[in-house]
Parts: sequence; structure tokens; C-alpha cells
Amino acid sequence: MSLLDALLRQGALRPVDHALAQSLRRLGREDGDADDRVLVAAALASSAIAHGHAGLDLSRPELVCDANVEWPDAAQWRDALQASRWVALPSRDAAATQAPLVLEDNLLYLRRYREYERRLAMNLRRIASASPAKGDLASLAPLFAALFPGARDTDRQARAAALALVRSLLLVTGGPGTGKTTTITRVLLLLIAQAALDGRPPPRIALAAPTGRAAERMAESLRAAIARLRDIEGIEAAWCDALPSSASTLHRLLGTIPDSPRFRHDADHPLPFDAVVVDEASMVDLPLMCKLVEAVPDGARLILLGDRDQLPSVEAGDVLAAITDAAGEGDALPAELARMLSPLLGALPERDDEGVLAGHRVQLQRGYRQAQSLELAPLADAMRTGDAERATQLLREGLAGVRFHEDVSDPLSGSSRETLLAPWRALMSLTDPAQALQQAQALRLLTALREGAQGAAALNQRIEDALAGVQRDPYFHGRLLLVTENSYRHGLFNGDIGVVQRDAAGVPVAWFAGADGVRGFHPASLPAHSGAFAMTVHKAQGSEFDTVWLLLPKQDARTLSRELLYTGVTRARRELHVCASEGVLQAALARHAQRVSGLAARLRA
Ligand SMILES: Nc1ncnc2c1ncn2[C@@H]1O[C@H](COP(=O)(O)OP(=O)(O)OP(=O)(O)O)[C@@H](O)[C@H]1O
Repeated sequence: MSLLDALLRQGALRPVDHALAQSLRRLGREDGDADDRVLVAAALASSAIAHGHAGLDLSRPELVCDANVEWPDAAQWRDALQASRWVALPSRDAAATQAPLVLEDNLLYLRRYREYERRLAMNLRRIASASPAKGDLASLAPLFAALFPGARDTDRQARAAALALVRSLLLVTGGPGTGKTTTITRVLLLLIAQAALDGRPPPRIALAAPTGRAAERMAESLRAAIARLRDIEGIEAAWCDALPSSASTLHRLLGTIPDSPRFRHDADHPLPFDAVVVDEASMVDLPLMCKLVEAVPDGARLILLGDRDQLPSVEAGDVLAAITDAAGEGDALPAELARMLSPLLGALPERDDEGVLAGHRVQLQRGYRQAQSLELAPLADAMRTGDAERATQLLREGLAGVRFHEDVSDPLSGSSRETLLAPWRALMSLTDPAQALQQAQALRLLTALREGAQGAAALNQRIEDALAGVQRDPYFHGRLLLVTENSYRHGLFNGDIGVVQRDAAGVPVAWFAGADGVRGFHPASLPAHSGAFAMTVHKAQGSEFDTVWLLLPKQDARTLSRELLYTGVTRARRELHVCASEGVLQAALARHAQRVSGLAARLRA
């Protein structure tokens, strides 16, 4: 039996992956080019995308396909692919020909994804190599010192701000509450003040995030940061007034075209902004990041904010991590840059490495939030670094605001049942949609899986049974909804959360937050959606809740990883409950959410 047939028989391939291999087999038979290894590689390159990889690593097929087969030897596999007419072998920066597959080093891509990666790298280099008009840094020094009093004491926020003044591409990474939004608000203020001092119009600024909820959170944090700026002496009110106070989704920023994967803004129709700031960049997948950077005009700044330790995007690509890896730690700066910034930061450590992205990244380390009621940082840190022993010890010994329900696999039974249901019952008695959407953030039950007894789908069902009865109306008052697909027509996107309310006539309306207040839809007109009392950690990315219950499955599963746990626990604002066994915690923390990608290598080259 051929390897392709064996994989199919084991149910290891999706129909769409198999269909690609079959069509190549059919075409190849006519002229004797139907090597089984090539067909299997084609199917796996397609399957790789669904697993979040940019392509198939020939030496690690098991990352893409969990089958009990003997894989071809990587070198021989590569030889077979090199000999196939379905496989293009372009040099790193060249566009590929019309072949459906592209082989580079040990990576086999579907051509489209290789093009996304190549174009993304090319455009990041384009943006990184431009020098923005930096003006006279010495004249900004007094304002800079007022905004960052610790600038000369290795304050990372000050470092990020200073770099933002002289770099067109900047990556600011850091865990929750490390001040990414605060810092960027101050950077934008500096740019506005600089323009005012030079007699130029203020820069045109766009703020965006991958989901509606993340965009709202970004705008909320920004408004809070602006309010604090107004209290600082030496800051002119007009500069604060010129700061943006709303953010949009990336799709909205780029301008969706109905029924098209393209956007209104692209390389030929660039975004009309001088600075584009993107929050939650770890959630942005390869195709979207490619389209975004292509639309950034020459001479504009691109600032990416994110937490590289979170789960990577569900779709292909671990773009933030790849850029971060290529940029290096960023503690020391290239000598020329260090000297340029000395009027603002004092003497800085220097380094020789002059890679394209050297000095384009700052990692913020100090957390400023969650200090009092929730002592999350040590636990998040242990999870981030995969230290299972320490994580278990911290959970057992107890941290403020954190409870470990060891070996509990069903929080909806026993003593925790009513604790969980109470905030959702409260939702059912509210009549103001804005208030209900606010209350919707009070509590979430987060799961690792969607299906199965401990999956989000089954738990939602049980919660809804408990709240509204088994014979309930599907759109009962107070039901939480999760949108599961993008709908440009509605302006609703995968991951958006809504709440159902009955109006005075008893008609159900599903309410969602929008840039200009709440928006109501008839449930029948909504794009695909599900219940949202329980949801997967993946879907909760970009959101925070006052109380989070994180439930891990009884058995280890491939989707469990340290990134999933870290992302799950860092969704909590005030209280965290973890239901898990020691064994599953250990297995999860031993695993990385690995992504195959050639982006970091492309950016380093
Ligand atoms: N240098 C600082 N000194 C004191 N407080 C700070 C400082 N930087 C940030 N904060 C406070 O920490 C909190 C979190 O800041 P901010 O929202 O900027 O963090 P963030 O990294 O953007 O968070 P998230 O990851 O949740 O988006 C805010 O209340 C802010 O006022």
C-alpha cells in the first residue's frame, strides 16, 4: 500500500489535503510524475496550514500528522521533491513560478503561503530600513524626562519610547500589564509634540487589533493612559487632544471587500497614516500580517505590541515570535543607535550585531497591574518557562486570588457549581445591553478543548440547561454568544462576544459592543456563533475577565502546551481558579506550541 493510502486509511488526512494529492497523482500519471513521496508531501504541506505551520518541515512530519507510519528519510524526501515538476526551487528572495509547491531548505510550502512569508519579510525589511524624520532629540529631552522619569535608569518603557522616535519598525513585547499601551500612548504624544515644536501638522495615527474585543480593550487602556497624561506638568492639553481615542479591527482598518480575500488598502493603495500601532500582534496570522505590512506606506511607522509567550494565532504563522527571534533580546543596541539616543537615555550598552532588525525590539518586564488582589506573576512566569514543579508548588501553596482545585474535572458539580452560575444568573436580570456586556466580562470558564465532556461545547450546554432549563428558548434573555466566523457585512468577527436580551415585546436581540456604543442584531441574522459561558483559551485570546476558571482535561492532549496555560491564566484580572491534575499540568507545561516557519531565517538572512 502506498504511504498516501496508508495515511488516508488511518484517517490522518483531511479530505482537502487528500484531494490535492489525488489531483497531482491524476495529472502526474499522464507523464509518469507521481512519486508517492511527493504526493504525501503535498498533502502534508496543505495539512500543515491547518495546524498553524507555514509549511511542512521534512525532518518533522509528525508535527503535522499523527499517524503510525514510517516516514521517508528527510534527505531522500528532499531529493524526490527537487526532481518533481510540482515543486519550485526559487532562491530565497525570488518569487516562485507557477508550481503549486515550493521547497526552501527543509521546508515545503504551498506556494501561496511561501509568497506570504517572502512578501512579509521583504516589507518588514522595507519598513525597518527607512529612517523616520527624527527631528532634534535634544529639544525633546525635557518632555521625554517628564514622561519617563526613570529614563536613565534602564527603564525599558523609556527605551521603547526612545527607539520609537528613531525607528520606523518597532516591536514592544511584554506580559499583561507591563505597560505596553501606556508606553505607546506616550510615544504618540512625543510624536505629536515633536510635530508641534517643528511647526508641522500632527501625525495621522491608526490603532488596530485583530479582534473587536482586543480593539476595544486597547482603546479603553489608551483613554485611561491619556487621562493620566493630562495630570503631568509640562504636557499641553492640545497634544493630548490630538491623540486617538478609538481603535479598530485590522480588517476594518485595511478595508474588507465583500467575498474577497483582498483589502481596499494594499501596496498600491497604502493606508493614509503616518503611524500604525497594532496591539495583540501574537494573534495576527501570516496572511493578515503580510497584507498589513504591504499596506504600510513608505516613511510611516509600524509599531507592533504583543506578548510572545501567548498562544500563536490559530491560523498559520507565529509571526510575532519569528520577528522577535530575528530582532534578538534588544538589551544592547547597535553602537550608532546607542549614541543617537544618549540625549534621552544616557549611556547605553552597545552591541556589534547589525542584523536588519537589531535594535527594533524591546521586551517590557515589570508588571504594574494585578498587584493587590491577584498574585499572578510568579505562576504566569513558571508556566511561561515550563517549570511544572514550581507551578504546581505555587498552586498548592496558594497565591493571593489563585485557587487550585486539584483533580477536579467537573467544576459544574459539587460546591463550585453555584459559585460559577451566580454571575451568569445576574446577567439574566439586567435590561441595559451596555451593562450586560460589562457584566459578561465578570466570569469565564476556559477550556483547552472544544469537544468532549470537558470541552467548551458540552459545558456550555450544561450551563445553559442550568440557567434556562432543558426546554429553553435557544435565545434566552442573558445568553452569552460567541461569534465563530468573520462577517464583514455585520462588522462582527471571530471571537466577538455578545449578549441576548428580550425587548419589551419579547423579541430577542443579540447585542455586541462597537466603536460607537452597542449594536443590536436579530439572532437569526447573525453569522455562525455558539454559546460563550464556557469557551476555549484560543477564543479567549485578546480578552480579559474578572474571574477565570481554567479547566484542563483529565487526559493529556496534543493541544495542551505551556503557551495555552500561560494564555489561559493571564486572562484573569482579579481571581483565578485552576482545575487540573498534577500529571496533566506537567505534560502540558513540557510541551511547546511549536510552529514551523521560515520567517525568522528570512529576516536574519
Ligand atoms: N511606568 C509605570 N508606572 C506606574 N504604573 C504603570 C506604568 N506603566 C504602566 N502602568 C500601569 O499599569 C497598568 C497596565 O498598563 P497598560 O495597560 O499600559 O499595560 P499593557 O501591557 O498594555 O497591558 P495588556 O497586556 O493588558 O494590554 C495601568 O494601570 C498603568 O497605569
